[in-house]
Amino acid sequence: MDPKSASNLSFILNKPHDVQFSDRPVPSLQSSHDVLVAINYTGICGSDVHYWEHGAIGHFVVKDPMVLGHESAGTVIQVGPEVKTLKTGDRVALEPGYPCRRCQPCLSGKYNLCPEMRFAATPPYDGTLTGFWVAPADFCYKLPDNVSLQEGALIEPLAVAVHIVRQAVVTPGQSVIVMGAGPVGLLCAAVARAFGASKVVSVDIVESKLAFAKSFCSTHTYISQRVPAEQNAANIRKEADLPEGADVVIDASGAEPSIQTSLHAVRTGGTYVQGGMGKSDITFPIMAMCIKEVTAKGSFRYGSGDYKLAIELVASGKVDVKKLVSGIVAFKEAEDAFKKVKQGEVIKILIAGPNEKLEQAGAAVTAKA
Ligand SMILES: NC(=O)c1ccc[n+]([C@@H]2O[C@H](COP(=O)([O-])OP(=O)(O)OC[C@H]3O[C@@H](n4cnc5c(N)ncnc54)[C@H](O)[C@@H]3O)[C@@H](O)[C@H]2O)c1
Ligand SMILES: OC[C@H](O)C(O)[C@@H](O)CO
Repeated sequence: MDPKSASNLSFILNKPHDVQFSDRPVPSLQSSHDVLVAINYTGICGSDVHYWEHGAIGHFVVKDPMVLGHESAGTVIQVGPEVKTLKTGDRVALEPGYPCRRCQPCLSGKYNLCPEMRFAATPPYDGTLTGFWVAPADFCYKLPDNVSLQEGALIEPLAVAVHIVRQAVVTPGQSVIVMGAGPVGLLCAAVARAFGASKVVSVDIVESKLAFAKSFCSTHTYISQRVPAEQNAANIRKEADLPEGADVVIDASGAEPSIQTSLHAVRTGGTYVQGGMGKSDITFPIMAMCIKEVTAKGSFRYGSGDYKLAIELVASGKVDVKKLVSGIVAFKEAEDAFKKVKQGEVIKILIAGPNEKLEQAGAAVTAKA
């Protein structure tokens, strides 16, 4: 494909609920280590929907029009002169955040914590719902032949889950409770199974999500009740036959009642990981954490090795991300796709790139939320 003659249609958020399609100039390589990628598929993340609805997440505020999207896979169409790892035609999963590589977190190996991070579709940086994307070659991961470009677009949320489960240090034989059965919670449950957890309990407030979790990977499910957190946790422990509590509890909901329940559901000496990002401040059961000597950790995006492992989990068949895809739509249907995610009708919807010839556009919704 010749990028000079191709359209670089982009899906742009002007302000809440005000989007437009606009043909932007095809970007040029910024460094000799960059590649130009034609975007094939992009998944919609809850954060994209949040910007579309509210124009802000915390202190990240959309002030100027911003291209949405950051869960993408594409095809390399141009490589910089110093790129040694990729060639034209390679299919890649895009890691969408570019750190400075010079600060203390970067140099200590925790580049996801770089204060200068330029993350796609996080203001002021544009996202990947566009025709062409320029990225450093080392943040583009070549897909093995048996991993499709659609699966490639699911590597980003899978890498989020890999990072969370690594933070939890899940080991074979352990019990893991995952609060929330949206895409991130489902993928955490699947990664925990792949890491050898023998019992994985998914908890949600929506019955259909738990039915899907059971068919996807979870050994047990529990529908969270509107009761005090301690009672809710006692019920989960009873239902899942975990009288002492779980070795690991992961919150992938961001919901205050779920976080409170988690601290009562984890065993003495167990580990709790905060993956969900909801309200900034909540009431937290700090006494339960203290007297049980719970190891509590946060988890933010992904870092060294997470994309690589996510791709290996898909390539080896250990995590079947295809099952999460509810449908694939043409680029021009992007706004409709956002509405479907907002209405909770789908688990993961993919938007084809603007230059993608799509037989499956408007494909029937298969995975229902
Ligand atoms: N840490 C990170 O780097 C990172 C990256 C991506 C997403 N996230 C966050 O992870 C969370 C999950 O993402 P997602 O895309 O799966 O979102 P989602 O909204 O699809 O899933 C959240 C799930 O939590 C469930 N839920 C709500 N209240 C609950 C409760 N009281 N108990 C149990 N379950 C409850 C919802 O029904 C839903 O199924 C979000 O908060 C998102 O912002 C964090
Ligand atoms: O998967 C990555 C997340 O969606 C982002 O961190 C987002 O929440 C804020 O930029």
